[in-house]
Amino acid sequence: MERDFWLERWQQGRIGFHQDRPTPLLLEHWRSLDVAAGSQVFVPLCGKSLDMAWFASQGFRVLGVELSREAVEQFFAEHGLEAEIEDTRYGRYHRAGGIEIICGDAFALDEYVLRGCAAVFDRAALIALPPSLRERYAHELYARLPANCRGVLITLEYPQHEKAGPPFSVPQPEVESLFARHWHVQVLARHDILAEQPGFVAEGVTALHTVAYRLDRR
Ligand SMILES: C[S@@+](CC[C@H](N)C(=O)[O-])C[C@H]1O[C@@H](n2cnc3c(N)ncnc32)[C@H](O)[C@@H]1O
Repeated sequence: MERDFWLERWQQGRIGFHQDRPTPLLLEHWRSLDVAAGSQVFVPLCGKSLDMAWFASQGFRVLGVELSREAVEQFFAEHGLEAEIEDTRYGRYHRAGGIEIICGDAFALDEYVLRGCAAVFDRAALIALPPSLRERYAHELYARLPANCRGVLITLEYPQHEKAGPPFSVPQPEVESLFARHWHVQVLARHDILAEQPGFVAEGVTALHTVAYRLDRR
């Protein structure tokens, strides 16, 4: 069900979540994590996010995972990159210019394929998932990231009864309970963004915040 929902959105070009620039909170906070240049950054549920191109431009390697073939192909085409392709047990691997994207299901990734990830960046990924999948995502996928991994997680918070997700509201207590077992969680920033999101206002949402967290693997 979930899978078909996303594949259809990409097929129909309904990708309002896609940003035409790197995420401002990423640019603001990444440096504070002190991730060594050359490290590999995991970008789960990556779409064709320009954050991946930004990481590459800063000297990081990227490992993305994305269900939609359209998204992956558009990413490489829009950056003028010709990807080497290999079929693996995780899905179809695309590699070019320091960026690797697996076209497959994030939940099928294991410790082995994630072993080189020193960092993780999560924007519109956790909050794209309904509650039951969020539990699996944090307790299974994030738990497979290696020791010393650190990252930035960006969420939205709004009264969930005012609008159906995705994106879902994932309040701070939920983030803390999802990640506490394997990660140290620290709020980096919280901003009121209702005025910048007329689409939410039009749907009747009365309060909207974005929150950036720093995550450190325990
Ligand atoms: C809201 S979009 C965000 C994309 C990207 N993070 C961004 O900031 O533009 C969520 C993405 O997750 C992908 N997705 C959903 N479930 C997935 C799964 N189980 N494995 C891999 N990708 C998935 C969808 O196809 C979609 O592109």
